[in-house]
Amino acid sequence: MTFLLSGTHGTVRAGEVAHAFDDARDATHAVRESGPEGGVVGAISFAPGSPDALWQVGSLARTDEPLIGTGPLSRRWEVAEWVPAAATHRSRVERVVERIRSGEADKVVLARAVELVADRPVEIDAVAAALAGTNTDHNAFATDLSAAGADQTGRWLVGASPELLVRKVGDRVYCRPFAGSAARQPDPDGDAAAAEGLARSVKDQREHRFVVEYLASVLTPLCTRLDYPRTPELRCTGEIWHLATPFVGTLRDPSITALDLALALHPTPAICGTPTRAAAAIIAEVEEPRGFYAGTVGWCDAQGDGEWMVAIRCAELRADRRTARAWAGGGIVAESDPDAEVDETTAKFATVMRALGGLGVSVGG
Ligand SMILES: C=C(O[C@@H]1C=C(C(=O)O)C=C[C@H]1O)C(=O)O
Repeated sequence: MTFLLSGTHGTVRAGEVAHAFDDARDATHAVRESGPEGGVVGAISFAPGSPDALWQVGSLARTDEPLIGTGPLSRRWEVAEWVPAAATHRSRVERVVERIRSGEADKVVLARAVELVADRPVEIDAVAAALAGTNTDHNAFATDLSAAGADQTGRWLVGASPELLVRKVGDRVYCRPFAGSAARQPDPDGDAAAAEGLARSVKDQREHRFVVEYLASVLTPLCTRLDYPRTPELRCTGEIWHLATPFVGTLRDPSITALDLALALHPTPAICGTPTRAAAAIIAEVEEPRGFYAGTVGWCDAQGDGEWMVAIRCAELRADRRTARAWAGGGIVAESDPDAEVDETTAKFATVMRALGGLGVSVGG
């Protein structure tokens, strides 16, 4: 296996690899040349300068059913290192709030990571099955990062992203950006109150609006018709409530491919910020390199149809299959509270940790 993506629209698995691309721009030309059953699959990194990991494949196996999956892996994971510790993340958020208030940007998404070590190695297929089986939408992806260069040999990006960057079917384009989050609560009343609070939160609505305005500005010139609701809807994973806006458009030029659309849209303010350039510069200055986290993972067939998910709720698994780095982030705006932002990352780590089998220590770090 090189690539697997499962979700509500079914499961896609890639067959035999023909070529590897470490630059997504080169892979755009390969889409049409991959044979009638083939296509391009893989991961596009967060930052424009860092290598991508795309594969031209001779066949794509598609089913309408998501991967049902299994329960969590029976592994115990220990934290080797927080990158950075919660206190450092908190002070980064504090400093970025000040920079936003002084006008440097409107929104910046800040993330942190955790280095994990398992008691025994894991198998990629088993990780994908555990990811798919531990969330209600059966979201899961697993993609081989070896195409990104020698230092990535044997590494995989695995995750369970609930956020669709773009899906293209014929002349239709669909996006469903997320932004604005609240942790789920164990008791039903508390959980309903968390959802209601999120829907009414002025701060989260503002955070969300930056993403909607960005998506609309990229998609409008590409579409003859574009529909999306004025008010975001609530969507949830097992851990988090989100504000989401579903977009449906009719493409002016249906020959544009799903990969072209993913490249046109990435990075959105859901994982980077607003304005894009200013936010990306702040992220590059204050964070450790993200690699493939907050990039995009997906597939595009020879007809140009395909689906790309935002690479969040994910981890990079090393060649030893025992060490991994997981990431979680959140959008920062002028009204953000640093403590709440640290808690939001902690809640987001839980998606991947639950599937991997859980931590031997608390995830809060
Ligand atoms: C950045 C992440 O999530 C993104 C940020 C969100 C937010 O700021 O509310 C919500 C969903 C995602 O678009 C992540 O999960 O790491």
